[in-house]
Amino acid sequence: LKLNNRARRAKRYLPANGFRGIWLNYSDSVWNCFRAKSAIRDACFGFSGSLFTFSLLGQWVVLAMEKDHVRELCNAPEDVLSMEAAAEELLQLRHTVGPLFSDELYHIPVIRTKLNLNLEEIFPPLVDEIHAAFSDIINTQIGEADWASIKVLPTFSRIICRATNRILVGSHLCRNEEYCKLASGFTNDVLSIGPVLKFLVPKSLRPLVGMAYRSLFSHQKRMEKLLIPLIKDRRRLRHDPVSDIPNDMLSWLMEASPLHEEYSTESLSMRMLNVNFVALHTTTKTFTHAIYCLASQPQYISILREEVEQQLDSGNTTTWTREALGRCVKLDSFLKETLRLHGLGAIWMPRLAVSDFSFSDGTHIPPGYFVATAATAVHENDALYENARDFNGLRFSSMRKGTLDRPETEKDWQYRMTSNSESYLAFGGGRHLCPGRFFASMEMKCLMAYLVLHYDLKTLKDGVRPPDEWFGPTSSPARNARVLFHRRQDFPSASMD
Ligand code: HEM
Repeated sequence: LKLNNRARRAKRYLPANGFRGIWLNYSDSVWNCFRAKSAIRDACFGFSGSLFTFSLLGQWVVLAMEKDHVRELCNAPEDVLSMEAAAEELLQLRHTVGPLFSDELYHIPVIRTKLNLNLEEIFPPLVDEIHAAFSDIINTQIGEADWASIKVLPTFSRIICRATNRILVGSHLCRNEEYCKLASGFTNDVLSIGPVLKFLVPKSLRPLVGMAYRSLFSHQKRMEKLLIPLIKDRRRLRHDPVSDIPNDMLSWLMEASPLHEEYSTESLSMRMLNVNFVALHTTTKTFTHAIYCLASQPQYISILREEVEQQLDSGNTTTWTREALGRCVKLDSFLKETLRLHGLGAIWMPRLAVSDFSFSDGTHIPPGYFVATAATAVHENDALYENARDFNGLRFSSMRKGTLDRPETEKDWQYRMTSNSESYLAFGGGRHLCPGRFFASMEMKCLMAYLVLHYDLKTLKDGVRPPDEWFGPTSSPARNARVLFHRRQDFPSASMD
């Protein structure tokens, strides 16, 4: 009945995709889970870009794809269209991780300021860790084989966890197996239990089930135990004027505490879980997609390799610089195109209306409604991109042509991976625009540069890309797919490891 009432309310305001009537509507909302991407795209074009309601497992979402609607959604104040309330409702974080997870958000300004201001300084340790991780994780799998078949997602999940955490907690902990399992497993645990709690457990029982879940997995306690020695050491160093405090996320988080106060170890460990939560699965999924694109279209390997060889010393990663990597515009373009066609899902930037909101065309959104962008429909819109559904790894670098001598021009910024607009939503937009995108872009470009210099790749069936997997409106690169890796024998440092 609740669903039918909502359907009626939605119908009154906006066009709705699918059937009317309670049972047909419910079956439609279940059916939409199995074909969310195409159903949303069809609806977007069917309603000619106007706002419409879409139902998914009994949940009504108002979807936007037209530029003005997307901009207004992005810029709506948090106390009207709330990202935090939407995340809380969809993932049930208060129950699964505890209130501290979402209540204290001081890691966001730390990412915006400290991480972004230190990109130059953290570049050498990042490259160093990528080099070590490839050697430990990829080369050991290849061994003496000519071509070795490697499961991409779990392998790069380990590499990216290590590389990212080198910058979060330093070289000792980022190589600790227990720490890495916790940091990368945490996101999967939270993302899989949230919807179970939301859809299968009655509201009154959620606190109880959440408590049982928390004590079973005890993510925060385990993180705290691993971080305590480091935190104690950093506290000691803070009071020692002659010693160097490591330049990493843990130190920045500790420095962010108010004057004369210190965040508790519980608070710091929760922040570290949160940073891993936002950083790891997004980068891992994107990079795995990029590998599938590269291995299935190997013509790009030589194009990217040639560019990287021109800009970076292929034999010695210690000479690499962030500035030289920035000149690899084809690399940037290839990754940006990957994000355009293989993002995190069909519906992005969900917001929960916590008070009345009106779009400038007069469409009224009452409290309790979810509003989001139909991101894949935007990214696959032929009106915005030529042959929008085709992968063109050099799409954006060719748009940057002519601006490379004057890299600060607006045109040059516009086509970089880290730029955003109403037609490119990979990193969100407005007040919640991803603050970690500069780091993510730098990390993925380093990984890709290292990869094309040291290895050849191909898919098991020539030219066939492992298909994306869809779970309702969210997507993932094929989780069990393998790609063939070959170490380039003519390349000295690949065989030296
Ligand atoms: C390829 C990698 C990444 C992708 C595709 C990505 C995507 C996004 C998107 C779409 C949002 C906006 C969500 C919304 O508006 O609802 C977001 C927010 C955020 N991202 Fe990323 N992200 C990536 C990597 C990272 C990394 C590496 C970090 C941290 C180092 C990070 C930190 C954050 C944070 C803290 C927010 C929330 C910002 C806020 O609420 O103001 N992200 N990200």
